[in-house]
Amino acid sequence: MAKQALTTSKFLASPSHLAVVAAKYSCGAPIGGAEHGPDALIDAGIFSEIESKTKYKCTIDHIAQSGTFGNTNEAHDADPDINGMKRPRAVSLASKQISECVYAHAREGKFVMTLGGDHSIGIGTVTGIARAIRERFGGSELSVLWIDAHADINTPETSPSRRIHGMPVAFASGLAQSPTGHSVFDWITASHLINLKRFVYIGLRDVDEAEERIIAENGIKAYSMDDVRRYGIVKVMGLALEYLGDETPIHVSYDIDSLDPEWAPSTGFPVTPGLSLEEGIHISRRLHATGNLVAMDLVEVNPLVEPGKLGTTVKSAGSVIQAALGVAV
Ligand SMILES: NC(=[NH2+])NCCC[C@H](N)C(=O)O
Repeated sequence: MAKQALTTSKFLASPSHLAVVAAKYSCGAPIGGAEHGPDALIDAGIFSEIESKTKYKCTIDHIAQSGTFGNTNEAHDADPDINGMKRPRAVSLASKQISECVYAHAREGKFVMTLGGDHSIGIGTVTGIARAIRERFGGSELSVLWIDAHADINTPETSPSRRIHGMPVAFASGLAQSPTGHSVFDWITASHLINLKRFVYIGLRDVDEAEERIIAENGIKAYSMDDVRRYGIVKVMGLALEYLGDETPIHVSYDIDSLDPEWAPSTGFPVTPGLSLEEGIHISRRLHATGNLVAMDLVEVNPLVEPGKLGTTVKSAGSVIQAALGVAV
């Protein structure tokens, strides 16, 4: 059978090279399990299927924490709270490792697909891709689409849970900074930051009060689940892409909990009612069709939650991943 051709990519120098990064971390979340998400996706054969159906060549980097700060969420003597933040050193180190790994691939113009992990890994992915895009395109900024039930834009001061998986957008945009007197997150520099004017949310339905305020104060474009029901996903995607414009590299950070729990039950923080699988796939297809997509995260698959329904969750994740790469699903 002839291999499926790929859509022309405007911003990738090596568009058939798919750099998969297995980010096996859960230290940003209050429960463990998401560190096993990447292996569940890889073992299900998603990437071998992509290689057999298309011209993509995949490489896989496995990265996980070891040593002092560990990857489990039990209280950890070496990693006491800072400004109330839980596991600050572990998450800072994890996101720095991820940032450097995705940067190295994106610098060479490859498509980077990072598998989480809890959503705190987004600090690493978005900063690494933003830095590579600035370097490759004379200071140009990255656009980010954040597909999620949650806004993940709490700062250490506003977070009700104090967990960093609820803060990645704040750290990647500079709204949250390295706490004075501590070295955590001090590796994030201006070259890593994203511009919240080039950022769109889709699927929101569980947003904290302080997050509502942050979104309004910063004029962030956000399409909630109510908006998706009111206008339809086709219209919402049209508006989101029109807002970002045609000539911009796009990173999509896709939390599997954006989908309704019917389609993605194995995740730590499911919220009904969410996107149907068809809507989730539509988002991916539209992004692929722009030719502007340079990176994707697929996070928060947790094999320890509803293990009997892990197959459904992994299948949904595989579909949104493949659709974003232009593979027929
Ligand atoms: N990546 C996630 N599942 N985030 C959930 C965040 C929940 C809540 N907003 C918090 O800050 O803790």
